Amino acid sequence: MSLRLQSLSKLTSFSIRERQAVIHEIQRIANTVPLSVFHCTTKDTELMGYSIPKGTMIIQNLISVLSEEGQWKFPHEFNPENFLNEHGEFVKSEAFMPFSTGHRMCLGEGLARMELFLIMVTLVRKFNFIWPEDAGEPDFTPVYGATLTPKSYFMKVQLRSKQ
Ligand code: HEM
Repeated sequence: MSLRLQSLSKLTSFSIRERQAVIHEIQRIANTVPLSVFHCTTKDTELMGYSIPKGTMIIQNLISVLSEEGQWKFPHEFNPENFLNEHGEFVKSEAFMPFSTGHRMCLGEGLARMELFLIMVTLVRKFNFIWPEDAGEPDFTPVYGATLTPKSYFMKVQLRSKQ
C-alpha cells in the first residue's frame, strides 16, 4: 500500500490508522515551530557527556529531530508510512516532537491537534485542491522564521459534489 501517492482528497475514505498516519506526517513535514521556544540553563548541567554552564541559551532544533536519519523510514520525504509498521498499524516514534518534549512542552498540544484535524478534514471533505496544469512542479522549500510556512502559490479549489 502506498499512501504517499494517494490524493489528500481521499483522506476521509482512509481507515482511522491511515488518517492518523497522514495527519502526523503532515505535522512532521510541515513542522510549524522549527526551533521551539528558546530556553536557558538555570544551573551547570551535564548532558550526554557535554558540560553546559549555567546561563547558556538552549535552542532546540526540532526540525532536525523530525527528519533525523535512522528515526524515520523516509526522513526527507512526505510519506505517511513513516507512522505505519509492516502490519499497517499506526506507530508513533519517540522522535515525533513538533510540540517539543519535557516539562515545558506545548500546553496547547491537545487543542492544536484537534484544530488541525478538524480544519484539515473539513477542507478535504468539502473541496478538491487542484494544482494548475501550467504551474510546473510545486516548490516545497519552506519559508523559515519563528514559524515555518509554505511559499504562497495559486491553486484551484473546487467544491466537491454532494454525495
Ligand atoms: C500546531 C500548533 C502548535 C505547535 C506546533 C506548538 C508548538 C509549541 C512548542 C514547540 C513549544 C515550546 C515548548 C518548549 O519550550 O519546549 C510550545 C509552547 C507553548 N505552547 Fe504551543 N504549539 C502549538 C499550538 C498551541 C496552542 C493552540 C496553544 C494554546 C491554546 C499553545 C500553547 C503553548 C504554551 C502556553 C506554551 C508554553 C509552555 C511552557 O513554556 O511551559 N500552543 N508550543
